[in-house]
Amino acid sequence: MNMAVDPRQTPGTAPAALELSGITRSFDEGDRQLHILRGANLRIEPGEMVALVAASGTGKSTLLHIAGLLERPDEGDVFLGPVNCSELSDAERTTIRRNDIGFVYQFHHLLPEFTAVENVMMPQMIRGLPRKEAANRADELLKYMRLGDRGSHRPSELSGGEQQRVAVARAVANAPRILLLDEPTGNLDPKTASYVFEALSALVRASGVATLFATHNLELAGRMDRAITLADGQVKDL
Ligand SMILES: Nc1ncnc2c1ncn2[C@@H]1O[C@H](COP(=O)(O)OP(=O)(O)OP(=O)(O)O)[C@@H](O)[C@H]1O
Repeated sequence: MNMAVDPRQTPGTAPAALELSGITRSFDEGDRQLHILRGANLRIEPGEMVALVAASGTGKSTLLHIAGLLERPDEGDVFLGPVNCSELSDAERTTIRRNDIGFVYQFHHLLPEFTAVENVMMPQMIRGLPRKEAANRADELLKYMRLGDRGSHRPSELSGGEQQRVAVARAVANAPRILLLDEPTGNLDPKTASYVFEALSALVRASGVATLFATHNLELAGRMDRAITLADGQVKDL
């Protein structure tokens, strides 16, 4: 694979887990253009947990889609570690997305016909891990998410908070470099949201994965390392 290493990065300085540089993104709305991102920059270090708190429609999902290589920006670069993903083909980006990026959305998107353990095994098996190894890691991750006794349950047999904890375990199953969460607790009551967050942050701390967590929940944002917002198409500290 042609891993385009960025020549601009200073030798000797560790690369960020995720770096967005000069990201612009506009959408056509009728006969006018919506300039959602206007040269946004963001750097997240390995192990850092960053809250993204911004008003509806300011471009949080757009930013997460670009960071997660689901969309390309109009301009700007996305680095994951030392790799400039903007210079890669779609196939190479898909491989990185599968192996190095974990996603959790507001709705869990678990496969309904599979058990919790099987859902957590799935990304590992797609990556080529032997079944036994994938099962052992899935068990371990579910235990970590305090779901040790729920492994054989299907999503419909789990509560909303349990489903989201399985979704978190699945997202980190391949030990990604970055974890991207788009309102993962948005559908949960405050107490359940707090519990899911606690389990998630313990896992994040133990694994050292970098995390970008979009939320409207200021209490949760306050428990992360720092919070950022989007204003005028730019990333600003909150
Ligand atoms: N594919 C698209 N085509 C046209 N407009 C789009 C597209 N994607 C997003 N937009 C517009 O860009 C703006 C930002 O959308 P985005 O989903 O990123 O916002 P958000 O901050 O995540 O909002 P919310 O908190 O409500 O989920 C919105 O005005 C949206 O309508």
